[in-house]
Amino acid sequence: MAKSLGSSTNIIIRIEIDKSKCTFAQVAQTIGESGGDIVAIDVIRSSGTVTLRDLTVNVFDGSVGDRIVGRLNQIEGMKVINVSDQTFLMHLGGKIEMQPKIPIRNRDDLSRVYTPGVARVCMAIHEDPNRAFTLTIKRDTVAVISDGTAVLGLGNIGPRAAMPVMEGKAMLFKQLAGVDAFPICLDTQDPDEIVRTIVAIAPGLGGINLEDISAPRCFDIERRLTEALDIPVFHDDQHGTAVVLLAGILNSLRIVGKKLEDCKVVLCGIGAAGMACTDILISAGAKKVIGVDRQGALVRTTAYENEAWNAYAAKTNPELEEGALADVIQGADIFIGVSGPGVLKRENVEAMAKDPIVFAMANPTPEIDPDEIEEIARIIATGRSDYPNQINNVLCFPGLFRGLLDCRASRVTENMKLAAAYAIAEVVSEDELSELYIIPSVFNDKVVPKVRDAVIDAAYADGVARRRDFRDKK
Ligand SMILES: NC(=O)C1=CN([C@@H]2O[C@H](COP(=O)(O)OP(=O)(O)OC[C@H]3O[C@@H](n4cnc5c(N)ncnc54)[C@H](O)[C@@H]3O)[C@@H](O)[C@H]2O)C=CC1
Ligand SMILES: CC(=O)C(=O)O
Ligand SMILES: [Mg+2]
Repeated sequence: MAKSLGSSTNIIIRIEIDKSKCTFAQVAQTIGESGGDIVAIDVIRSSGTVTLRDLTVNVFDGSVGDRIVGRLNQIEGMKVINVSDQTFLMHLGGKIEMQPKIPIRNRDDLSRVYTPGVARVCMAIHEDPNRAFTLTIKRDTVAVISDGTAVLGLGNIGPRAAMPVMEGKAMLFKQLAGVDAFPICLDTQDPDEIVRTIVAIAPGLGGINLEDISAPRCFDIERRLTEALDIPVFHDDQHGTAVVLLAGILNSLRIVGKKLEDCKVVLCGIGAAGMACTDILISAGAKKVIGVDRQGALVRTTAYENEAWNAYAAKTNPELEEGALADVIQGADIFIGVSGPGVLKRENVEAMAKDPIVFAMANPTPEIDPDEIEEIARIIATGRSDYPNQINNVLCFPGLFRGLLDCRASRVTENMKLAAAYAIAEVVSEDELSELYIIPSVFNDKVVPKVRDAVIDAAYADGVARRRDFRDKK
């Protein structure tokens, strides 16, 4: 049976059983029949007549948990005392905190880290602003900034609801690349105000990672910030996604023995991620990309209200194919989804060319359930960690920013993105490459250093690195 594409999680159900009225076997059977898997049992207390147990139960979405609890409460002699969800428990009080690097043990320390000693350091930076990179957190710090308008595939859920994603990105920055990241959610959706606010907080930062800001506003916001600031600005949903996508496509093509320039690529969802994925594919040699959004394929013979779509249509769909996804996917070699759940049907994949490559990357629910097309698609990738081939921008942003910070780059260049994509693809060796392993895992410790080094080389080649070249000393 195909597994549900909700978000799998463990819940802990504390139950009290009156042993004279019901058995644990009844409880286990009820949980199994309701769609839960018991993965652990802890006996908290047991007396002659009553036992108190914590059951850790894996469920594929919250509704299964509700069903289990409802049915358990119907068993005579059984009482559900409490239910907790491990995912929610991991979020209690937020997921990150700020820690000093050195303790303040005495007056002497105090007078150095704070006033009066700190004043000399302030003046040193005042006289030479570049020293902010060595004497403040600027060297290792970025901000992950969202306005909450396009959070994963959940839409415009606002700045408070966006915060858990931004905290998650901050954790990944630190754990994978030693980059400190402030998660910042702005209570404005006005591009002018967003730009003004970010420019105003930039002095203490070494880079800006824009996240989950909807298209087409994100294009203008990123461009204006790049012009205004002397630190790199990177919209992760555009370029991080594009970099990892290209890495996955390059390795998939090695398996099916096709060349990108010969492939028909159909890309669904022409928003932030879709635009950038198309651009990087074209930079890497793709000649025939067709973009599809809600109203069908984008063609240059139509005038769109969205200016970004007019520019998009001008550089794609060379044969002016029109119609819905089902029409234009005929004979396609590659499908890329950065749209929403359920957009792709099994029959669409059946209509693709031999050895279909399907990247259904919408989060948290992809464009098609991979189980539905397991036997007909040659290669399947999603954005999720519970299927093989996770195409997620987390493979890019930690190493990319580590490289940008280490060479004090002033901006992100096109060459950096291509170099990062090739670096990620190369982590998978010829021996390892297979339909189920086209992209390295997030936990593969070769990814961050390879991406970092590739970005640094590109930064020096493009003349945007401001630190004296240190590469020979590595
Ligand atoms: N796996 C990964 O690393 C990443 C995945 N994504 C996913 O890609 C999706 C889009 O993200 P963004 O580009 O940031 O959002 P966005 O809001 O900028 O763009 C989404 C586009 O998809 C279109 N769309 C939505 N439903 C559609 C449908 N049923 N048919 C055709 N077009 C449809 C929208 O009209 C819009 O143009 C989200 O689900 C997001 O989670 C985004 C970034 C990274
Ligand atoms: C992965 C990511 O950034 C997104 O789905 O928006
Ligand atoms: Mg995102």
